[in-house]
Amino acid sequence: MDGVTVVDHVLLRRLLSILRDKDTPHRVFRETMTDAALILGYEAMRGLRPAEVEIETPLERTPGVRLADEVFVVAILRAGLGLVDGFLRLVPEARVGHLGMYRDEEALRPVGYYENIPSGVEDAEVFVVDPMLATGGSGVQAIARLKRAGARRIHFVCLVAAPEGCRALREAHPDVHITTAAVDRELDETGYIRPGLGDAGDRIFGTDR
Ligand SMILES: O=P(O)(O)OC[C@H]1O[C@H](OP(=O)(O)OP(=O)(O)O)[C@H](O)[C@@H]1O
Ligand SMILES: O=c1cc[nH]c(=O)[nH]1
Ligand SMILES: [Mg+2]
Repeated sequence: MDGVTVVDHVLLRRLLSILRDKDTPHRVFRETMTDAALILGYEAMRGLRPAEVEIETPLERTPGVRLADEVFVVAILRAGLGLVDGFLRLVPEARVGHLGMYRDEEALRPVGYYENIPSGVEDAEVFVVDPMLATGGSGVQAIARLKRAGARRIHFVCLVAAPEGCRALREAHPDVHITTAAVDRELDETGYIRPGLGDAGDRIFGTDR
């Protein structure tokens, strides 16, 4: 689909298989999510602009690069927190924003409950992270909130997407590229992605007992 990158790498497919496995305990799930975020972040940040700098090796001066733009990572709570550490390993100086949002279980509509977006978002490269893109409601609303706050260069990164969610997000925000490890078969009648990996937030935080 236009505007959607499905990252094709055997190491990411291996990690996703661990995450899909219902017997993976939450400690391993959390660590594996961080490893997957490293690969997703590596791909999603490919287009960041370099700024040329001169550096000095122990032997001579040579051209080098730094990042031209500030990077913001914005986690959709709770499950988005599972991807933050991986992104911060790639760009340790990134600023981190939080958007609290849960899906109303009946209507499957997102309900916002918290917002903390660091200032300077207008000029930043903003990576919205949430492992699951199901109906797309949460992602669409999160991006709208960021745009209201002034963000202009926004990327959406998830682990598993439903075709419906990709379509909804691209329709509402055609300027936002989606990077994901997989686009799964479908959404079921309760709004879960099939085959999916279950409720990502519950599995990261061990609240699925
Ligand atoms: O595309 P959508 O249909 O909006 O569904 C996706 C959302 O659902 C999950 O969050 P959830 O509501 O379970 O909150 P949690 O992260 O606190 O568990 C997930 O982490 C996304 O934010
Ligand atoms: O399959 C799904 C759908 C929404 N949220 C999840 O955590 N999992
Ligand atoms: Mg959840």
